[in-house]
Amino acid sequence: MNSIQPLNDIIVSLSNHVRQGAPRQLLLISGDRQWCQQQISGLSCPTTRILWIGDAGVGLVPPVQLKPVSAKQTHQLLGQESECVFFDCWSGFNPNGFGQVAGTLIAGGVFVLITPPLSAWQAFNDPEYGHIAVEPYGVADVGRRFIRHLQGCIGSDTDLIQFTEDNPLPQLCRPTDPLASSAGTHVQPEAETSSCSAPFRTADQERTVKQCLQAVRQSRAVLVLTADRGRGKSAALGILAAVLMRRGITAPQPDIPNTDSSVNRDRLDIILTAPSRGAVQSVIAMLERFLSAELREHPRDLWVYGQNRLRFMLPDQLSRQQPDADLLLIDEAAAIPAPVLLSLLDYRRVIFASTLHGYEGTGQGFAVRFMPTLDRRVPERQLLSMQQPVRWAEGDPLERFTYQALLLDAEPVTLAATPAQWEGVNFRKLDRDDLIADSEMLKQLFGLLILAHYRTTPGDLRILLDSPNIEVWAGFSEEEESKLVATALLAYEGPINHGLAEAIMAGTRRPKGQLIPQTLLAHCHIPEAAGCRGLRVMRIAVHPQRQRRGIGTALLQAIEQASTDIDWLGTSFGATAELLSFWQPFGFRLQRLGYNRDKVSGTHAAVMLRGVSPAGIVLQEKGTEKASLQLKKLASQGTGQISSDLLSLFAL
Ligand SMILES: CC(=O)SCCNC(=O)CCNC(=O)[C@H](O)C(C)(C)COP(=O)(O)OP(=O)(O)OC[C@H]1O[C@@H](n2cnc3c(N)ncnc32)[C@H](O)[C@@H]1OP(=O)(O)O
Ligand SMILES: Nc1ncnc2c1ncn2[C@@H]1O[C@H](COP(=O)(O)OP(=O)(O)OP(=O)(O)O)[C@@H](O)[C@H]1O
Repeated sequence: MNSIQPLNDIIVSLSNHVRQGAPRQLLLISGDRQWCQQQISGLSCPTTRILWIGDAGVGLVPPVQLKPVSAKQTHQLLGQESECVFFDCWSGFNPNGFGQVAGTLIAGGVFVLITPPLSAWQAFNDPEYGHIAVEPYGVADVGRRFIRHLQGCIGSDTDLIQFTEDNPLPQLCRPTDPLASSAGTHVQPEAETSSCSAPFRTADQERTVKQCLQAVRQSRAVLVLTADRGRGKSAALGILAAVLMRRGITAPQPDIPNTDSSVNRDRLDIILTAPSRGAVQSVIAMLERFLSAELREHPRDLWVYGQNRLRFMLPDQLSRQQPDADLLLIDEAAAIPAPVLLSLLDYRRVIFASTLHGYEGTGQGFAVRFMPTLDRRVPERQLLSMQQPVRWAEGDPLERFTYQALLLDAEPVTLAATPAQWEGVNFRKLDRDDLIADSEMLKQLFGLLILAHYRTTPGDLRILLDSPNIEVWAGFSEEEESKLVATALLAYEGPINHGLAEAIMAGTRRPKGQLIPQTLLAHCHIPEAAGCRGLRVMRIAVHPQRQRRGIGTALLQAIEQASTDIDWLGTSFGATAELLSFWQPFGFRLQRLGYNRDKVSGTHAAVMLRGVSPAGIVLQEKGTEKASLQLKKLASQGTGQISSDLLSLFAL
């Protein structure tokens, strides 16, 4: 059987069908390895904007014209556009990579997911398992629940096109209109979505930039711009910056930036920040596009136009140095911790831009942790939002699938108005097979974790479901058993065999996982750490409507009581006064304080332990002694590397 031709037809027809407003299709090619390889080997790849995501040598061999990009490197593709993506699951299904690369596909494009036969996918030894299994577990111990979840998403998606040995590509491949007719989705004519003037992609984007231009003419302006992914919010910041660099901040602004090149006389300083330099690629691309040759790029992330300047800085550096600026643009604000964002409010003009449901960080956490304080401190702040996607149509089939597969829109359930007094909470360890079967509960739980930690990614969902050393605990409201009020993600760590422990102490090996035993062995030089077994609280979260009612503490108590086979309970987190006043009263003591500040949160990682068996108590005491020496040394050095305020918070 020769199926190469139909696939070729799809790719060829792309040039005709890639256009604004057309749906993006998800095409599933599933079959045994040889058959899958056959389908793609003869592709002619007529467009250059095709991405092959996979690892050569591990997965399938891509057509010669395509250079494979590993799913772990897809962050480098952020801001790029593609017309066709091949995602080779024979190389492994990396959830973060899937989410990132799906966002590059433009309207009318095809996302080709190549998998083993669906019925055999769970039995397939996914190369990702090697990253999920931590010492001493092997890949055979890794769960298959995430793949089961994907199978469920595929099975229930009526827009998805399946291509298998038994189910060849039928009408789809007609070169005349293969994509539009296949999905049963309406292809919008371009005019419907482009009722806006250049350089804007959508009317939404045009309106937003104009609103920002108007607001920043005032001497004080705080704006919050929210949107789902791919609504053109980063580009909007770039267009805004281009207009302002061309004309200055107080001059009346015209509608579009490229009609008048008069440069303002006063120097304008703009600072742009985001969790990483890669996250602002769209902003810089717009700046370069609209200021073109007259824009000069200097080393160290500085762009100059006339005498106006835009500088990129990472959040922690910015929050510490607070250099003068006329305007601060913060992109991907949800992936920056709330205290850092709040420290930037002293800038007189600030625009916070945030993705609502991203692959990293979350607008929901932003809404719960940052917005209430912002509302109190700056009641006059303006809220802007963008709905229209720039790269694809609303209701896009691939966007819907991505949301379901990666739980991008997971949110905790809304609870009844905060009760005046203690309401009972039942705590228990969850069976992860039950969890995957109850998608509502899984969404509540993952939503709570996303909301509680700014760095939760879809990759954490796979680890939560499948990692062999993980336990998931939950607290349910006694009144309504279906309502989740707290959760904790725990990892078993230790014991570590003698040979490995020696290698860790000597600094020659650094196995995956085992964070606390490795810290105690490698940094604190406590050999006894190898013989102990403990439970590290990787993450704990209490529903925002129920915090400060003793629920977090009660959850820790329940975990400790049920875990009779451990020597210690441990944790590692970015140290803040608030979190220390949660962990320390429960008996957790510092073992090691990280020297490096996190570039985004500005915090130092604190590893803490509470011994629960006699051996664990001895271990905790030894670690505390070492930590005490470390703190004394840091205090005497007085380098300011770690603030004395932080050092004074630790009870040893
Ligand atoms: C490894 C990690 O996961 S670290 C990250 C922890 N998780 C988060 O930061 C997510 C957001 N926060 C939360 O989910 C919760 O606030 C938790 C898990 C930190 C604490 O759970 P809660 O149920 O709110 O804590 P609980 O009511 O048991 O608090 C016990 C004591 O801790 C201290 N404490 C807890 N939260 C805070 C806070 N935000 N600020 C100051 N002290 C606090 C207080 O001393 C409190 O006693 P008090 O209320 O009588 O003064
Ligand atoms: N006005 C525009 N002109 C040209 N290209 C644009 C314009 N607006 C958006 N784009 C392009 O569309 C893509 C998506 O835009 P952008 O990155 O700004 O979206 P976003 O809402 O910030 O999404 P994400 O959250 O995925 O970063 C980018 O490749 C960007 O360069």
